[in-house]
Amino acid sequence: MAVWAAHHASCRPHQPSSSSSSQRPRRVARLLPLPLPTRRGGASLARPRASLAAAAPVARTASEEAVYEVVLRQAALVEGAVASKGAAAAAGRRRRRQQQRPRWAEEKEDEGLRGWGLLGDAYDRCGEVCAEYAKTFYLGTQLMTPERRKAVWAIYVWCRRTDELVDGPNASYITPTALDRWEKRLEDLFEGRPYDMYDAALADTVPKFPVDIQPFKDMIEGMRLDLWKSRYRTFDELYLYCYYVAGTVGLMTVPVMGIAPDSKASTESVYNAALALGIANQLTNILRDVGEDARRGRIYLPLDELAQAGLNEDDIFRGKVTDKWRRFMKGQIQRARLFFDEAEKGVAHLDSASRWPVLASLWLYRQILDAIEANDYNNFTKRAYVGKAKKLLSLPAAYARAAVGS
Ligand SMILES: CC(C)=CCC/C(C)=C/CC/C(C)=C/CC/C(C)=C/[C@@H]1[C@@H](COP(=O)(O)OP(=O)(O)O)[C@]1(C)CC/C=C(\C)CC/C=C(\C)CCC=C(C)C
Ligand SMILES: [Mn+2]
Repeated sequence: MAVWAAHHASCRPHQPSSSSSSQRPRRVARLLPLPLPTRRGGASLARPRASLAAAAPVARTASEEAVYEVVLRQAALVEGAVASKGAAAAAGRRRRRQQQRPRWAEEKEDEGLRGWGLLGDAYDRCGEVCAEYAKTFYLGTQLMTPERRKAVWAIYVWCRRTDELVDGPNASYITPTALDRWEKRLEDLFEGRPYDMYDAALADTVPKFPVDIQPFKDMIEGMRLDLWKSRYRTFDELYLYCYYVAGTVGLMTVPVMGIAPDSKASTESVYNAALALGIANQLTNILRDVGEDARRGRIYLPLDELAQAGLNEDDIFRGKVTDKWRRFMKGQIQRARLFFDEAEKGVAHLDSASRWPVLASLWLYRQILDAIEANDYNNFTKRAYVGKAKKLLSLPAAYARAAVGS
């Protein structure tokens, strides 16, 4: 796709995210979403434990621990922004004054009207991309305030472009160096130096909300993984991948979507729910695309769990639906649903205008799991999809539920 082309900028050594956690001792792998404790008061969105394995230990795994640290940092940012909105705004103004003023920003000020001129065009283009690639989601954003709507579009487009680097038509030319350049470009836009108009929209968005660069960097890290890793030995490894490519989206968008002012939930528990939605979506993607991924030589399934089910890589490449496969898939679907359940509890705590699009997308995505079941677990040659009628029914239902509030 032409619009995603042209990446430039100088090379930069990659800085691993969550480095502090890498020194921690590894804990016993756990298979289920773990509700996070509340650290700063407020109610947690904890749910009763259900178990896939008979005796699931409760400690967080190494990956969960690493991701949890990012969640805490993001939550602290939001809390800081609420506590000292005035101070943060002043600091932002100071920071922007110190930076070289880009042309698009000057034009914006000259016109004196936000949303007009080059920047307005940039956001419009982001909206168009969103409308083309994520119709239902685009519809949902129409309920949000114009500022939030535009910000979510800008984030969406950056995510889409990032994924396109490794999955799009130019994917075979993408090297770790190209991803380093993309990361440098991200740093530049966070510092107010956008490279193109899509970047300009995001560069305009990030100082307006407590959005942090870390989840964006982590998504690039996920794309780096896709360049060399095509097997996942355990769920812990897969969980980290899912965080990188999808959980990050929740962390990027909550600061924009906003938490309901009357919500009693702690900030980090809302972030945890957002993270769970990303993980649930990605696990669902993976379960839907088993055959497609296998044809590209990829297996995004925990190999140890496959072995426990009496299956191996060859069974995936052969693509025969057997009872062993059905049993294995039932367990995987059950786990994905637990992540959706965890996420759903958080939706009520989002700002009221943001609930509908999130809930609608959650319900629509979750139905892909039902479709895999309806296909008798043949995700090798049959693509699970949610029909138009079901989609249309979900929208008003989600609207009604979202309106109930927290
Ligand atoms: C409290 C609470 C529940 C808050 C909600 C927080 C929230 C809005 C979370 C969003 C979760 C979400 C939509 C995650 C995206 C997961 C996803 C599908 C990731 C895909 C990655 C790569 O997968 P793969 O290559 O295997 O798949 P494809 O074959 O390419 O599909 C992604 C494609 C990464 C790129 C992600 C996007 C383009 C989606 C970005 C979406 C947004 C910024 C908007 C999210 C907002 C709403 C309302 C859903
Ligand atoms: Mn993709």
